Amino acid sequence: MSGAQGAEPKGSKTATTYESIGGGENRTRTDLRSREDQGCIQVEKLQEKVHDPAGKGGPVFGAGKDENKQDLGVTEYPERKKMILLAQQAHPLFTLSSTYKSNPLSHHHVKLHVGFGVVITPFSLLPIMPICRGRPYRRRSLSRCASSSAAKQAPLPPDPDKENREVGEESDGVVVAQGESPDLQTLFRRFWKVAAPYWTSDDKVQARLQLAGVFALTLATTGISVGFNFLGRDFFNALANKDQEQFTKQLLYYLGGFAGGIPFFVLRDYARETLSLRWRSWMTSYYMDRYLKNQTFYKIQSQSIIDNPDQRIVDDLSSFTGTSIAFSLTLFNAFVDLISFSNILYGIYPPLFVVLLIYSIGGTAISIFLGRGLVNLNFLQEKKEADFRYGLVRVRENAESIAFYSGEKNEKQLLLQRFKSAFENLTQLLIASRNLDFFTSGYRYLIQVLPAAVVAPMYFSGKIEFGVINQSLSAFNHILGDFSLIVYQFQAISAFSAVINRLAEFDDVLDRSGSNSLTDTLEDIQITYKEFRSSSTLESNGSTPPEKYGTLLEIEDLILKTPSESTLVRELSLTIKEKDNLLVMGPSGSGKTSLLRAMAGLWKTGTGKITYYVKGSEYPEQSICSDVNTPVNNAHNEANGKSASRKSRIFFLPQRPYMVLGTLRQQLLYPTWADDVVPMSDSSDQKNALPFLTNSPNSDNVNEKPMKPTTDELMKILEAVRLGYLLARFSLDSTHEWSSVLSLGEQQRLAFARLLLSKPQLALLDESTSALDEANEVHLYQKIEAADITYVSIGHRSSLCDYHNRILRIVTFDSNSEQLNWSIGPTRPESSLKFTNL
Ligand SMILES: Nc1ncnc2c1ncn2[C@@H]1O[C@H](COP(=O)(O)OP(=O)(O)OP(=O)(O)O)[C@@H](O)[C@H]1O
Repeated sequence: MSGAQGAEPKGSKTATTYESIGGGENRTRTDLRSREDQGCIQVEKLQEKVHDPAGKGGPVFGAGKDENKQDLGVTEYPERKKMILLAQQAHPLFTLSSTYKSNPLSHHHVKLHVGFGVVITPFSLLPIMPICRGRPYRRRSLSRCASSSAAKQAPLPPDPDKENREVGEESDGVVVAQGESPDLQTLFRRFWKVAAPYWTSDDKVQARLQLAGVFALTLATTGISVGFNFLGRDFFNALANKDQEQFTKQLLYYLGGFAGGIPFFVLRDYARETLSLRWRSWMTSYYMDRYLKNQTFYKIQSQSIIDNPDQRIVDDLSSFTGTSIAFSLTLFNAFVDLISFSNILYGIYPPLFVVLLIYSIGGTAISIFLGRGLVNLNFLQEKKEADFRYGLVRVRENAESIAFYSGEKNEKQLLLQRFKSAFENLTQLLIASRNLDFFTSGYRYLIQVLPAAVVAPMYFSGKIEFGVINQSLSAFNHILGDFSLIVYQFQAISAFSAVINRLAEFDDVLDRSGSNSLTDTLEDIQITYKEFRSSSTLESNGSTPPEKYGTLLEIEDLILKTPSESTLVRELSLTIKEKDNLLVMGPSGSGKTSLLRAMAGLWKTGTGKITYYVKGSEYPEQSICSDVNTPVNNAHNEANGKSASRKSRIFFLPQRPYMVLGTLRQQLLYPTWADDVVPMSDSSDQKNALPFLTNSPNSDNVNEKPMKPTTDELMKILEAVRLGYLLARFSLDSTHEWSSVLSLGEQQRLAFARLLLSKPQLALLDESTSALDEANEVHLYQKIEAADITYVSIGHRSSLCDYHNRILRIVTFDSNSEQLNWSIGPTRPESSLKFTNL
């Protein structure tokens, strides 16, 4: 996986960072795009210098992260400081964090390009300015801009239309430049894009009904509040007049009011929470569906397109749905309150109303000014917390390796560094909140005496009764609360804006993956599934004798490239027939696994055609790419189901066996019968289960996968792969952390058990016996051969030649050589001279 790549520039890791900033192959287009912004270009030029001070194009400035997301370290250059200065001029974001100031390029330089800034003017909340390449704006394709490595990996095809597009236009749902500052409108547009799908989904009737119920309850609670306002007036009047009879009556009314009114408040909150939970459940299912479709999760991870998608699905969705409903109700409440209590207040004393207006408008302006940095700080906080948590998860997942390396010290340092980054940001957040709180607390406390101070002269002159002072206080508080929404909720609004941006960003990526445009490559490797034809039909034209076996796989003129467009294999053509077991060999880093990735459809970069001939009459000719291109809808699901069923006839065993969370039985049944074994809910009550949280039965391939194995068969298969002894230690239904409990060799044997159970027609094995002794290796190959499974293996051991009849040798690609970098021939030693190309 990690070997040096011939065509790759030296120090490619650092080059990745460089490309991600400078634009790499995109530079020409990017510069054209940004020519108007000289500041940005200067920043880029400086970045170039910083990264390659010697101008040699070699490994240079170490800022950034390697493939393990570790910081590569920082080298000090004067240009760096100059660059930061320019960046600061370009955008206020860069002045916000002391992390940036102390070490801005060490691990956050990418944020200079993709971070979200905020411009808040006293009159408008103009949050969220995505900045790209050190200047305000430009949230282009997220795969190009938001990703550090994606920018390098996803070269842009020339797109003159896009170049000429007017600033402010929208493209592919991605927000394009909005002139100087994306404002409240942009935030609303993003909010709407994220929020809308649920309210038009299959669940819309329930959702709208529940929403109407929540609003009705809110209206009722406002009515009850108005009632209490009048009750309070009469109650205090009776008290002031020492009218005991009236007082007792009012007290009883009050108590009656509490008894009747309080349930409305409780029910309103319950209904609101229930609705937001339902909405969250739908969105979780919707986002997970798209995240796990078209291998989007793989693209996001392997190309570092966005940070922490898991956190966006868990935390951001929860906070988005909860806060959206709470804010809508607050706004609605404020509006109704405003109408109800304005009347009362105006009726008591009109100047009091004017005082209130001046007070609230002034307060709003000051709080917006004081809290202007909060949106961005909240955005960063979310990310930093998620990074820290992810670091801890990695320690848990790689516990053994870290323990072997005795890498605790290192890990602690890395984790502390991440925590420190979150801590520093949180410190700033606290300072900003504290400053805001100084003001808002004063603002809150002053209103306790302000209305009384205004109306007191009227009371002293006997124009109003004592109860009216209380009433005006209550009405003033209500209306001021409505007018002061921004003052009171500023911190929540800023946190919410950050959540909207994170989700909108994620949503764009998922949409782009759905339309297969995450990697904007012009050329694609086409994978097609065709119906398998037996050799007699295939070859019976009379001129040639029919061959015994039919074709299973055909690769034509395959030029395979990495996502960063380095060529790995040139013009590979080969055919695999039944019983034609192919061994792929070659030096480390030459592209063997990548060939399998292309065959699995994970990598599409390059050109050429890969055709699978799948047994079974129900396969119409169809390209897998057309499936992927179909938008997310039912037709798409159907198409996906079909392609999934075709794929189920081809089985990939990756280099590292993957152990699912669950029982030993689930390990064995994965992935062929995964939906049959994963319980959907811990609760036995399925009646109340939300429809979008239950897996719809996968009817598409139900007839095409083998019958689900019985417990007996599972036990036999364990014996067959020489894992029978596990049953003495674990029952089939015991749950463990299998990747820790089983040795690597045992996990590889378990992977073979899965393969034998699902009986595919073709198996692609990527060094899947590398951890096994030779005796076990022979045994497993004999088993799959006996099961009539044709296989293509990648491996380094020469002993593997014994179980394969042909060998494909790949050598590291050399761009200076005209020769093909592969050869194919029989594995038998006496025929080795017959290799076609070496
Ligand atoms: N996501 C990626 N983006 C860019 N280049 C990549 C990516 N993944 C792998 N490569 C590069 O592609 C080349 C081929 O990798 P591949 O994993 O196919 O090698 P391999 O022949 O299987 O090596 P090994 O025998 O060590 O497993 C390597 O140089 C690797 O660094």
